[in-house]
Amino acid sequence: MVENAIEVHDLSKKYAVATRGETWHAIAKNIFKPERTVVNAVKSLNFNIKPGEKVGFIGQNGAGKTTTIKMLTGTLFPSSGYCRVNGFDPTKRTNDFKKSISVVMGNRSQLFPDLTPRDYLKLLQSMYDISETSFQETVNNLARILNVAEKLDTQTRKLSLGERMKIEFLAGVATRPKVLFLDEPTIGLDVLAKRDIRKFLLQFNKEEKLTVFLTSHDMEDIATICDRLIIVNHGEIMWNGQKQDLLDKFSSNKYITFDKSESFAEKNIEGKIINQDDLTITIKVPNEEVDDMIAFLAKNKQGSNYQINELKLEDIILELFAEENQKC
Ligand SMILES: Nc1ncnc2c1ncn2[C@@H]1O[C@H](COP(=O)(O)OP(=O)(O)OP(=O)(O)O)[C@@H](O)[C@H]1O
Repeated sequence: MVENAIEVHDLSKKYAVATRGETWHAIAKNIFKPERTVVNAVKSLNFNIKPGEKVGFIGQNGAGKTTTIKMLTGTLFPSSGYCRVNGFDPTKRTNDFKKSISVVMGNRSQLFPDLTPRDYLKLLQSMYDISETSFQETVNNLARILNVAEKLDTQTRKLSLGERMKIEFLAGVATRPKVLFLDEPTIGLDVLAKRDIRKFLLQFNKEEKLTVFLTSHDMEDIATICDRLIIVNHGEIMWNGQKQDLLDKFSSNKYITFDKSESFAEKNIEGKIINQDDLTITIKVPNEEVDDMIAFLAKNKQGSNYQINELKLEDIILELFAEENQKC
């Protein structure tokens, strides 16, 4: 077995984007001599991921997540640096490399709409050269866990979004990849479908030591599935470590949310405000000051309906991004 399921060394990607002139003269000039600007989508990333790790790759829109996944799966060449996945160079796209990974993208289906899932899975079985009995057994088992056993013979175009995504997952793992790349896999799914998929992933990771590399804007996905987080901002790594370490780092504070009264005055809680609208406000307070703060606010008739909450992963990540954006 390889030491690292994924190795990334100084990986960078630049896109050259044609600029469109503002004036007719500039547009005409561009036809003959196009001007290009460079987008530094991924800037010198470095990280290793061990077999069996479940890693959340997080970032705001445009942070470089999909670009990184495309380089790791061999659909995009790096501008500089290199990566290895299961010991393979993804740019070579060898059959052994392709058999060792699976990719599930929430916004792009890999199924054929006119085929039934069972027919599509048969195709995969022959392409991957897997014995029919063991493959059928795996498929039936996975379909049962995902609650889609009765959908295997329905034409794919007639499936709901949630059913289709479950089949994408099933197809993704039935070929027994070593690394599963997931790009926004639960986008648009209802809570029950999300729950089934998360449970399924955790079970499969445990039984098969599957490495999971997940990008998602849904922090519940990240919180339930991943042990480790790599957070990127503008193509650079902002945090790389265990999820629990990040939670611990912020565990010395709590959020107090309350309805603002008419006499509410912001100067009483300056520097503590996390967000507010016309009616409610959330402030962040060290654990040991929570009781005193509520007593102070109540005594000075600043609000009502006080609620105390632990910081969730989503809150922490929002705060990290807010801090980073302030620096820019
Ligand atoms: N084919 C392309 N040509 C030019 N620029 C691109 C191309 N693909 C992506 N970009 C740019 O590269 C940057 C990173 O894009 P990428 O899609 O990797 O981000 P992302 O983190 O996946 O974003 P999102 O969360 O919105 O999907 C963005 O500024 C984007 O506009």
